[in-house]
This record gives sequence, structure tokens and C-alpha cells, in this order.
Amino acid sequence: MSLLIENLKKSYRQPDGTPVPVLDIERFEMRGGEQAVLLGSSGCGKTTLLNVIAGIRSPDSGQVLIDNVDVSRLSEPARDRFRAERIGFVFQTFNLLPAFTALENVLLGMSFSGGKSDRSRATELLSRVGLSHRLGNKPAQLSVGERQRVAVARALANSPSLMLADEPTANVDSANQQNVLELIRSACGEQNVTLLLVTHAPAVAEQFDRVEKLVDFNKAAAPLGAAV
Ligand SMILES: Nc1ncnc2c1ncn2[C@@H]1O[C@H](COP(=O)(O)OP(=O)(O)OP(=O)(O)O)[C@@H](O)[C@H]1O
Repeated sequence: MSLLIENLKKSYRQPDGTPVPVLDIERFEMRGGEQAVLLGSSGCGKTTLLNVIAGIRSPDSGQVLIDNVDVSRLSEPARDRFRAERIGFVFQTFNLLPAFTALENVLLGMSFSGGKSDRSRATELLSRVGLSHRLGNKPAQLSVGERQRVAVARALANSPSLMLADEPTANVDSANQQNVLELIRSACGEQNVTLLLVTHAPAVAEQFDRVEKLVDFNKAAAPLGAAV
């Protein structure tokens, strides 16, 4: 799935109403199946960019074209459907449903996207992230790193065309960091999924051929960074 961002602007409002520009991106492009890492200091807008690409937040202006579809111009239900069917998202905060087990969270990821709940695929994904012994645990009964691995399995469950991963290895130990990373990269590689992955970890970044620093292509980042 190709991704093309053009003339994208996004700002937030401070409590006093003053706008704070966070994103000002003239052009950013990814080819279908490409895998890139996105680096940037804390607060420079990485999560905001992933949210805008996924249609979770709307840009103030500009376009995000995913396979030539401008997500921000879709109606809300169409945008939700597009996201559920085509985009896998590993959130920094995991967003697991607390009342459901690890296995059910992955199965729900499949059913939201309109796909069939495939128990054996869900179980296989969870065992690939090293959680075959935790299928029946609810998020509160899992460690933070285990929750993150469930979130990775869920994001892969609907066979997305674009995978957005926000620090998916931040809370796992180094052995599991490599497992999680390899799972994401190999699953994306096998299915030609375009992958944009945010990380602060040099050991993760150095494994990617394409490494993008948000500050290099985001005109809003420089003055903000300079003010810190
Ligand atoms: N809902 C919001 N309202 C106002 N400001 C916000 C909001 N969300 C984020 N911000 C601000 O926008 C900037 C970018 O935030 P964002 O979460 O995109 O950064 P980030 O690069 O992902 O940071 P980190 O690496 O710490 O996760 C930050 O300065 C943040 O304080």
C-alpha cells in the first residue's frame, strides 16, 4: 500500500487557545511494501503523524493519500471501516480491551475488520510473540511488555496493508524486543505490508534500510525543538 503525504499541517491548541503547530510536512512518501523507521525527540510529533495517517486525527490542511484514497475526506463510518480493514496500529498505550483475554483481544481485532474470527491464526500470532501460555489472561493479568506483545499480535490479525507501530518495543526486554521486531518485520515482509515504525532505540533503528528523522522533513519541528 503506497502512502503519500502532501502539504500536511496540524496544530493543537494550548489551554489559552493559542495554536501550536506540530506538523508542517510538504511531502513524505512510502512505496508499497517499504519498511521505514521514524525517529524524533519526545514531543516532536511522531504519534500525531501516525494518528493523522490512520485517520484517527484530522489534519488542518493537506492530504494523506493511502493508495490514492484521501482518508481525511472519507465520512467517519467509511474512515473507520478503511482503518479497520487496511491499517494495523500498535499504539503506545496498547488500547487493549480490559474485559477480554489476550486471545479474545486478538480475535476482536479480526472481527472489527469484518474478517472471520480465526482462532488458530490468533493463537499462532500469540505464540509467535511468546504468549501461548497467556492466552486466557486479561490485560490486567499481563505484564506491560506482554500487553505490548498482545497489541502487536492484534495489529497483525487483520492482515493490514499498512502497519503503523508507535514504539512497539519500548516496554519489552532486549530478547523480546528482537522477537517483536522480527515478528512485525517478517509478517509485513511476507504480505508486502508497508511499515512505518516509531522508535527511540538505536538497536531497532539500525536494522532498517530507511531511517527518517521527523525533524528533517517537518518544518514545524525546528522552532519547537529550538524553544526547548
Ligand atoms: N491533544 C493534544 N492537545 C494539545 N497538545 C497536544 C495534544 N497531543 C499532543 N500534543 C502536543 O503535541 C506535541 C507532539 O506530541 P506527540 O505525542 O505527537 O509527540 P511524540 O513525538 O510522539 O512524543 P513521544 O516520543 O514523547 O511519544 C507535543 O508537544 C504534545 O505536548
